[in-house]
Amino acid sequence: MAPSFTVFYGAIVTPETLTGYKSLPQCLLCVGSTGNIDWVVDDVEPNSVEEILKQKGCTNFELVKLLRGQCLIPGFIDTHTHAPQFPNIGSGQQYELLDWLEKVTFPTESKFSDVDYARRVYTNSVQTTISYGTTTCCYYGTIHLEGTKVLADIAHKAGQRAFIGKCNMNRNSPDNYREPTSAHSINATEALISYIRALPSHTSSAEPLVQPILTPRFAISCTSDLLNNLGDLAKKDPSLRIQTHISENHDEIKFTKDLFPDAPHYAGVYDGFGLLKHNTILAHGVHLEDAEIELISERKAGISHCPTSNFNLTSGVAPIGKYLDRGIKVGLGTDVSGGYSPSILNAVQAASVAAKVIASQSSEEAKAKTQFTGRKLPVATLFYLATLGGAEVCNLEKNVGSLEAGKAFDALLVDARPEAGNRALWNYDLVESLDDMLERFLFCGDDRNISRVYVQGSLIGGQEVVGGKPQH
Ligand SMILES: O=c1[nH]c(=O)c2nc[nH]c2[nH]1
Ligand SMILES: [Zn+2]
Repeated sequence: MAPSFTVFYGAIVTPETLTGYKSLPQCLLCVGSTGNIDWVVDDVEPNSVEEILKQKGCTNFELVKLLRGQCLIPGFIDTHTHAPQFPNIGSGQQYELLDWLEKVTFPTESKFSDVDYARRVYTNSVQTTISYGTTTCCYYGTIHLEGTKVLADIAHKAGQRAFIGKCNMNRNSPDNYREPTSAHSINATEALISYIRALPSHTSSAEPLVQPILTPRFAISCTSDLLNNLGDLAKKDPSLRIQTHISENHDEIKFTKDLFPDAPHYAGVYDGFGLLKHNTILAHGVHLEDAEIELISERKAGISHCPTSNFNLTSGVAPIGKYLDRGIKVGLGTDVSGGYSPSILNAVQAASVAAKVIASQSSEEAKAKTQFTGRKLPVATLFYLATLGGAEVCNLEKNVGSLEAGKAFDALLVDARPEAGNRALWNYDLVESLDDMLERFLFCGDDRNISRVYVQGSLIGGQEVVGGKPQH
């Protein structure tokens, strides 16, 4: 008989707040048949494991004992990436945003009218994000309905938790990569929503693993009529999340203001069409004005911080500390291929550097008055942004983002031992504490250190997994 429970025994590190996480060296964590975490018991001596399992009435189980140098952490949440841009990773870095879109990105995305090409690329994009430990991913597709359905199918089959959006774009891109009318764009969007919602559910939760998301590319790509219609869709179905770009680059901001002269600012464009809400994910937010920050905070929208992309496209450095002090939800985004890495670990490292750049330019006097503004981001905060912060941005914090009873088991088995093959972590044996291990993993780890990737209790990837099964 197949086991009804999977019980993990070993070290667990899980975020609690923006400034604190729990590191539990000897923990028992039980995952039930629904893929949710049934219970967690801390401080369990090896000789008490059996007794606790008996007390819990746990008989038919598989026990996974973690080794020294391994730990469980929540899966990473990528709040912003572009699945069709994976073929461009690492190229076109000489451009800034608007030229990069015209010369590199739109030509590549236009190829996704070919469904076979879409299938080839998207299979790779999804496998890649999973291999880097991304358990929840907010994907942009292209303008193409059929290709974007394929992206949803692939994420669904892989068992990843994902938001899939078909780009809405009916102006300011080439003829072969623009939707002819706003009606065409809305019809295709509604068709994608119905298609994704008809996929068989992996879970009994009200939040299926794969969900549609409204995706106006950015204000520049959409006429007022299209944004208005998207606002109507969002109003009709308030559970629909929205993802878009905001305030990434100075030329983009100026162009947006020229196109929408009556809006008070960039955020005001989205707000005016009912698209700035508690479930809106705003990528970048590098150059937001104070009035926009206040509005975003009031609307409870979230920011996807994409520091690798912000450096790579010379967009600037987003003042994330300021947003955190205003109580704005913040998660991390890889923003492939503005960002050149599909790994949230890379986004963690770039977020740390971005905050250090800002800190190096802030006076001690200014820093003394704030918790985050103008300061470096501590390890606990970086860990939070990669996990629970991302869950908040996706409005999934009740389901994922930390390892707690009642939440889905979306988790990574991290392996920091030399056997994992990453020489940057070679001296693990000299590391004394789980805290050290977490910091070194966040800064020096890579996909070789991600042994197993679980979503909703199912093993969907990781170094140890070949053909869906762990290899020993
Ligand atoms: O980094 C970015 N990547 C994109 O594809 C894009 N489109 C609009 N604005 C964008 N920014
Ligand atoms: Zn983007």
